[in-house]
Amino acid sequence: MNTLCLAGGRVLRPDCTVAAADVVVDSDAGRVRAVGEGIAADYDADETLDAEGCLVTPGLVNAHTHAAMTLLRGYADDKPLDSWLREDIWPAEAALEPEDVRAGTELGILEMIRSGTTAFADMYFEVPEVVAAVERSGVRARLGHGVVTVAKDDEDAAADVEESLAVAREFDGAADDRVRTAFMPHSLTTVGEAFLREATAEAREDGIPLHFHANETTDEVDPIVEERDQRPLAYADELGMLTDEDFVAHGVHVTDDEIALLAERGTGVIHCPASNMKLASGIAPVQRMLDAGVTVGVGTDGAASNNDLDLFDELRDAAMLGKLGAEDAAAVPAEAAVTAATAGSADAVGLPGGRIEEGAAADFAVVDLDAPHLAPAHDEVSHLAYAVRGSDVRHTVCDGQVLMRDREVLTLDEERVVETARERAASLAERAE
Ligand SMILES: N[C@@H](CCSC[C@H]1O[C@@H](n2cnc3c(=O)[nH]cnc32)[C@H](O)[C@@H]1O)C(=O)O
Ligand SMILES: [Zn+2]
Repeated sequence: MNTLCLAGGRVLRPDCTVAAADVVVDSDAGRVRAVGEGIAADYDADETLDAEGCLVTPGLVNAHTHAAMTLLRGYADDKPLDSWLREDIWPAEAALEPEDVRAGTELGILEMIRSGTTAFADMYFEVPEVVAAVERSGVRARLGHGVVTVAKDDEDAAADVEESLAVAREFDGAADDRVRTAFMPHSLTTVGEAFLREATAEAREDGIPLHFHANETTDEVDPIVEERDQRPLAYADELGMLTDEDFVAHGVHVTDDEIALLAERGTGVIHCPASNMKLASGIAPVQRMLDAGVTVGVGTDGAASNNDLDLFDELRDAAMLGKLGAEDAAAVPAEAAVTAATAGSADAVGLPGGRIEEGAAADFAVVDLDAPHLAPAHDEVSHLAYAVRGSDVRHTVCDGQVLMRDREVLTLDEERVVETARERAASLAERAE
């Protein structure tokens, strides 16, 4: 058995307390063997990560993103969702080639590893390329092909649906089980009813979960209510799209009845505060969802609407915006934001991780507290929510493997990844003109 030890740090435990402890990992199994003060000496570790002066946290889980959209970072800003997608993003994405998705996803994963994210849920195109990037880089992910059927003829629409189901079947369990999949209809307004109904039934037969955008803007909610005299999530429920395996991105404009429905069905909601602010989509009622027992995760959404993939930034935004929305400074407190970005996200998307305890997945971010903006440290959970930045992460571990040691990423050639992404982004912008 190969043993990895994270030695000499302070560790965030699942109950949100912090205590001095070493973490001993079975790196072959990718599991935590033991957590305890001074236990490193009891194990003859093959590899040790110095965590002195650091806070060891579960690897963060970015529960909703479009990783390859790093190529479109800063490509189109300052517009609402509908015109941003239709006028800028979709035309650019129409020119995407598989190599672009590979390059953009690698850049996104590099950014995530550097900022302590060890798992993500992704909706995009060219899924085999995304799988390859996840496999090579060592992170975990729930992946899928986003389906849009509006403005397509029936044949193209059916092919898009079929591709999403096919890649979900083919790649589930890939990369040593670090890759899981889902069927990913883009949203309730961009995919037609018959397609949603039939494809959801097919996905269920194979035990494939669903991941889709829901209740993001009023522009998206109002037409559904007008046409069907039904709230979007009631409509989704009627189509069989809400189970405890499924998760929806955003959930900004949700009524109390819809929140109760999400809680009853066990469907996760992925809060994307920066994207919601930037596209002026609205403020999700995060505290109300938590109070109702909804599993809430945190996501950055794509880099074109954020504009980075730093989940520490995002969890601070979640805490801040949650208070503003509730008009209550006690809403979405530090513990709730930190839990949402770790255990909440992992549970919502159905990936292991999010907790440091015996037997848990060995996914960690080791945060260096030796920085002016982190002094003093009265309360480390407060720091995680309000003061830590992605660039404070010193080591990143996923599935028992060290992905970044002393700020050096070991699984990806950083310079090459950045350079390739720059080149592909420049040629994509030209092709999209
Ligand atoms: N096969 C589909 C692609 C869907 S991938 C998922 C899509 O979600 C888009 N997207 C990114 N951020 C958001 C958001 O906040 N709301 C809705 N869609 C988004 C993204 O640009 C991408 O086009 C097609 O033929 O168009
Ligand atoms: Zn999205």
